[in-house]
Amino acid sequence: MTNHILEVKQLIKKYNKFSAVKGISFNLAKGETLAILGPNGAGKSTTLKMIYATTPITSGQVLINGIDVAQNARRSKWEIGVVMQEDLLDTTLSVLDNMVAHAILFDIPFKLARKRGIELLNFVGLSNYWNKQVYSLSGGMRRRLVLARALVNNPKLIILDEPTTGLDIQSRHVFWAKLNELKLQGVSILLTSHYVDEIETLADSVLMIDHGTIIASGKVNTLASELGYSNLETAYLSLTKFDEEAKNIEQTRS
Ligand SMILES: Nc1ncnc2c1ncn2[C@@H]1O[C@H](COP(=O)(O)OP(=O)(O)OP(=O)(O)O)[C@@H](O)[C@H]1O
Repeated sequence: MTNHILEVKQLIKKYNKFSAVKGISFNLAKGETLAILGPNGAGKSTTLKMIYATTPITSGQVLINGIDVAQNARRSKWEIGVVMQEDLLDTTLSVLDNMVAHAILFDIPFKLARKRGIELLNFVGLSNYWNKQVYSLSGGMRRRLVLARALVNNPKLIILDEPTTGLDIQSRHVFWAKLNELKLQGVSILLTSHYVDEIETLADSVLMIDHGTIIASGKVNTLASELGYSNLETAYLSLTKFDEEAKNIEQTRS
């Protein structure tokens, strides 16, 4: 029995001749939170999409709780909850009906789906909105609804792609509080983020990627000092060669 909820081995993704992900390997221990940090186009979403089996793996292997995603995508999806960048909510349905519609994908009977839906809306602070149309929700509420929806199959691992991008600071804090509650319940979390403060708030470990490869990885609390930097943001900017990019921008302007 593995202690890892997620094992990623030599993962490669090619879009025709372009290599978006170039041999990434990492593990996520049960109950831990791992954040993937990287600039636009680094390959974060592509990596997640291979893990949650919405894009084919070119080569390499992903095991979720020991289940090979390429061999058994449907079975592996029962182990996970996914919060994608796009909401993919049905705006013609009520908040609760969005929950029920998702639960039915996991063969959860209608009555149980409603019960579980109401419990989860309560968990994310949306119990007063169960019969409202989705379009009436704020951006922060929609994100919390998507989180609640991702929990409907009681997943052991939640995967979130830039979960708080575009939210105001209050909504981000509310969202983080919910993720921290899930962590306390023992749920494992894999997320991507552009925000170092989000990673410092939520994650135990961080994987920095750029141009489809891992450029640094370690514990959030110690990685910067191990690499000789004062903090994570400075380390990240230096490792992604931000200084050179800044110089290029200055040269283009002058
Ligand atoms: N369907 C696709 N076909 C061709 N190229 C793609 C496709 N999807 C992504 N790419 C390319 O693969 C690279 C990695 O994209 P990806 O979306 O994984 O980056 P990302 O790190 O998630 O970026 P962002 O932070 O902007 O979301 C980019 O160069 C992107 O243009």
